[in-house]
Amino acid sequence: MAAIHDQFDTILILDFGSQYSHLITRRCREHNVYAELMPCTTQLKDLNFKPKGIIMSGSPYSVYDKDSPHADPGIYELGVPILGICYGLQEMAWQMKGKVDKCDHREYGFAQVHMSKIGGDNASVDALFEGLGDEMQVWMSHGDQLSAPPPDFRVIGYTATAPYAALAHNSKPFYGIQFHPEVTHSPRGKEVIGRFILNICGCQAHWTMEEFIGKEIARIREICGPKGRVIGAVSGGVDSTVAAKLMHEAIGDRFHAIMVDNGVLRLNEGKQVNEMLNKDLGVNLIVVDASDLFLSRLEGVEDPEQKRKIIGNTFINVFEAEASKIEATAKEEEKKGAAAKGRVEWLLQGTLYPDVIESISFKGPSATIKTHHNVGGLLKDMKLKLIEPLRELFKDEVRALGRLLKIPAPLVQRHPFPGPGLAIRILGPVTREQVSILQQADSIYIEEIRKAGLYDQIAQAFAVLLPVKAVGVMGDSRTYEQVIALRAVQTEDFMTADWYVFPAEILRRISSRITNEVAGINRVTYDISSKPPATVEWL
Ligand SMILES: Nc1ncnc2c1ncn2[C@@H]1O[C@H](COP(=O)(O)OP(=O)(O)OP(=O)(O)O)[C@@H](O)[C@H]1O
Ligand SMILES: O=c1[nH]c(=O)c2[nH+]cn([C@@H]3O[C@H](COP(=O)(O)O)[C@@H](O)[C@H]3O)c2[nH]1
Ligand SMILES: NC(=O)CC[C@H](N)C(=O)O
Ligand SMILES: [Mg+2]
Repeated sequence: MAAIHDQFDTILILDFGSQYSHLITRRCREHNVYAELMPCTTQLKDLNFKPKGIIMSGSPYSVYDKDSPHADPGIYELGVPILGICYGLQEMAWQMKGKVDKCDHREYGFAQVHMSKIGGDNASVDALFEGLGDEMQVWMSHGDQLSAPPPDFRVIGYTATAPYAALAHNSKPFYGIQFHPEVTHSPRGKEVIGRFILNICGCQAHWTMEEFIGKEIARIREICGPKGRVIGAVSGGVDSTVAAKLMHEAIGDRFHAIMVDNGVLRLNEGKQVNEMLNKDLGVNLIVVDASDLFLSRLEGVEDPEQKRKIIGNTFINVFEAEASKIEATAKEEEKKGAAAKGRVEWLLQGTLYPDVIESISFKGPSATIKTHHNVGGLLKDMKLKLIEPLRELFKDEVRALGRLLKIPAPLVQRHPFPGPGLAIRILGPVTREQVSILQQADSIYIEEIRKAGLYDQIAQAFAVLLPVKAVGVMGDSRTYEQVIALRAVQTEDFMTADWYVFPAEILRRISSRITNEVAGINRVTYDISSKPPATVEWL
């Protein structure tokens, strides 16, 4: 079976734990070159492909510390170009007998790199900086630096405080830079990465979603064989819809999509998703109404983690039952003389690259802030094998893929909606009444955002129902009712987020519609917390 590395030139990024490691991957992909992040402790013997080039990331460690991470020295014998960034440079220098020490002045922020010209003023700058002029602004974040370069390296860039800000080997394609080209604060950094992967490594810029679709469809067909069937949980969210459409293109009706109505979906969501997938996209979708089961298990539960756990587990139960039903129906049909159908062998998951990145850290998992409900839990009990066509993609790549698969724009641009749904937006116990109040308020909020043409400027917007009551006055009478909080955020990757600044007029209209139209609400507030210290969802 053709692996992704056989189909696309691949840059291997060794992650030494920098908070910017994934950005290096992104910058490569923006040049249409496939790049993959792996832990810095990856041993060459365990690598099942040969990269066209290697980039070593930054790191919170210092190379000279006793327990600092180091790359397999075999990489220097692979015969491919290597670029070290910050710690990556220090690591390369350290492994090749240069000297790295704590610097007198740690450098954090902007710096000006001067590109050295070897052989006088008329000589050209190094290939890594070709066409970038004599100097450029970059962003630095380091407390160590080289005090002596390793033998056989020349200086190709320096700053006022770092005499060895950029190095190149005299005869091999090894490079190191002290600054961070992957962050947007280095305005020409993306070009530096481009010089390395395109000119120095000679990668072909083939990584486009157009290329990916054809290759991935062929790969799915090969994996599933002529008869194998696949089931998949589909929510109407971007990831699962794109994955479902791709499966449908690959194997048609042998793919069965299942949407679970867990009783905490948004207003009319089950109906809408059903129509969209069945009618608009031609995908074979079953909507299973399990709302009674979910709501009965959630009864009286206030604890956020408890809610997530109950919903995650119940998803699994419902899903397993549906998988058996599909098999049983096929058996019945066969008894009546229908052609034998293949087994349901595969489970489709909409895993994205950020989920994969989070789980590859060599430092072990970070603190659990909240347990995102996880369909991956299915694995333990089910004999189904996993199929994850989006595993290598970032969200914006998934959206581009969706557009190419002719999934309607409003669906591709849809804000994410968490699996545990409104249960984590109702701050107290979940009841049908509370769900109904929140559904109405949320629907008005989103409708007004769309009317104002702001939906696509906001990464995620939703309403939250608070378990407190406040006093109000309506029609000269006293009211004592619940409070709705509105949330809207802008973010690149949902790891950090900022609250969205609405025009006051829009907030006024939303507030007035919610208090007028939703019985049980007499007050609306707007959440002005960023992440961190808050999170996007309230629970
Ligand atoms: N109501 C549901 N019915 C069936 N599967 C669901 C449901 N809600 C979530 N899932 C499954 O859980 C997975 C993870 O949910 P998640 O919200 O992260 O992704 P998504 O809904 O596909 O996309 P988005 O992030 O845009 O909402 C989905 O891809 C889907 O497989
Ligand atoms: O599928 C999901 N299952 C979950 O349990 C879950 N919890 C949070 N989210 C979504 O993740 C993003 C970041 O949210 P937080 O800042 O609240 O962690 C936001 O987009 C949230 O909506 C979830 N998605
Ligand atoms: N950003 C980095 O890679 C920093 C590397 C090393 N920890 C230093 O302080 O110099
Ligand atoms: Mg979702």
